[in-house]
Amino acid sequence: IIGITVSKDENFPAWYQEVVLKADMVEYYQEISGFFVLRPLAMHVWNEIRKWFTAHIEGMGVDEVSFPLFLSSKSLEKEKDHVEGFAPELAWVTKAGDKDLEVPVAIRPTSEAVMYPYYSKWIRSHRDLPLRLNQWNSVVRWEAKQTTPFLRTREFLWQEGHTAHLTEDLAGKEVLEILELYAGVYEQLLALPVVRGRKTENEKFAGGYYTTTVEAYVPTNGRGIQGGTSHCLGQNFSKMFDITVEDPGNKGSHIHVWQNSWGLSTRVIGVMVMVHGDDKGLVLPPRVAKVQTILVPVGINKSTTPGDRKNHEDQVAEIRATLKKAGVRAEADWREGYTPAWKFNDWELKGVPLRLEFGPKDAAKEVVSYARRDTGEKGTIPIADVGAKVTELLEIIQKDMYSKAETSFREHRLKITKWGDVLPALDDKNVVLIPFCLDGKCEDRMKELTTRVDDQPDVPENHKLPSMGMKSLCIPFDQPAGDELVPGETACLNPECKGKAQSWVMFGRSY
Ligand SMILES: O=C(C[C@H]1NCCC[C@H]1O)Cn1cnc2c(c1=O)CCCC2
Ligand SMILES: [Mg+2]
Repeated sequence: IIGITVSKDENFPAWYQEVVLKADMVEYYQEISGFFVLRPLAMHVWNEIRKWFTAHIEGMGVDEVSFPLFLSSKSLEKEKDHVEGFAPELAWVTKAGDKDLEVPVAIRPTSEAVMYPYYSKWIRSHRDLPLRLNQWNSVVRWEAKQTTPFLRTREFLWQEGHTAHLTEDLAGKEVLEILELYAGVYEQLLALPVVRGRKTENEKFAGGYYTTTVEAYVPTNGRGIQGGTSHCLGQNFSKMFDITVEDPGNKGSHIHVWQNSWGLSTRVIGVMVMVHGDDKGLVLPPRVAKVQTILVPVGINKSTTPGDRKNHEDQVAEIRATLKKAGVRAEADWREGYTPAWKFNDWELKGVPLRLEFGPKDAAKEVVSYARRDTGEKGTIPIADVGAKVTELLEIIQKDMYSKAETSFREHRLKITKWGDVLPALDDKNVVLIPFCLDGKCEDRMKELTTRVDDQPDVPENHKLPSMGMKSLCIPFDQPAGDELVPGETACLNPECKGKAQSWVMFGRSY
């Protein structure tokens, strides 16, 4: 059996790597480390997301564009103050053929510096606002850290939206609209719950004004993971790139436009694998599964007469046609030389949400047998109802997967009012909501205070608790109820901090 050889709880990183490889989602690019091949199963998920997101932003008046892959050091210079921290991640082209380039060019790690000189050229009057452009592309960031498929790769697919507005309010409104769409990608398509909030000063995009984020949760190790970001850039970039309009209310004077930028990447696929997968492999939410239902013929063997075999094939083909007509992505597995049991394992490994078995016994009862991938529940469906029942079953699976993940996240998001409870909570795979003063130095200190120093000498490698300290994940828009925190009065939870708490902030060990 080609199944998964390591259990998810035993060794999560090894489990994850095996699942994405054996489920045919991805291939390591042997030639250069840190790069991966995205195969049809993964691309189907990305394309479902792209279709859904595109339909929504088109409705908002966002246009699609395609800017060049390369940027010059000159335009990079303009945003040097916040890029210098990222400089080690830039990949440069220095030669063409056997000739050195006069001026080396960088491969885009993101496209602000590529796009904004043209924003400056195109945006003259307030009538040119709002300008709303998005591009689907790939970017390169030469990560120094260990890479892993989808979650941290040196090249990744994403969309990057870049918009310009006349006022802070107009920009701010869009920031939240886009963030809500990112939450929708997770909650509607990937069956994943997210917490919406704002990043602290430490965690926001340094070049921006403020960052909003959707944060997901990985139950297996209790870590938070950033799922998508929608930034208000304020006027920072319009000042760097001289993007102004004449003030409609005051002829002769100019306003620097207010900008947003927002991005969602193929990291979302990694989050989906980590949260939903199990020891048999992938578990795909039906909305994004390439194959939603697999029909496996059973009960046919060497003694089956050709007539019965033909009859059986026709019946399976008819069931499949009915499912296709009902809008279900259904396939039939006619591979010879493999037992039904082998086929069941293979499709479970690939995460197909629903399996249908059909053999002479089922035919005699005019039913088809089903098995859900998420719960393993089995049952039968009258052939006459197969179109409607399978559609309904797939919706139930989608909802159940979401609510299972939502319950798990909610139960592991603990409100903490005593500093001594923080580390035990983190070690018990929780993220925490704590009263926090919002000061960056205080946040740094809490990271240090929660970094495990002993490396647990007598604990086997894959059972060691993560040792990294907790980072702030976001300031949730939905602040927890309860009067334990009176902003400006309640003490910040950091025992060394003299400051007053401003809000509940979600902290956790994170990716
Ligand atoms: O990319 C962004 C901001 C923004 N870019 C567009 C999409 C949304 C959002 O990610 C932040 N950022 C992250 N990483 C890097 C850079 C960088 O600006 C620039 C240098 C290389 C690494
Ligand atoms: Mg980075």
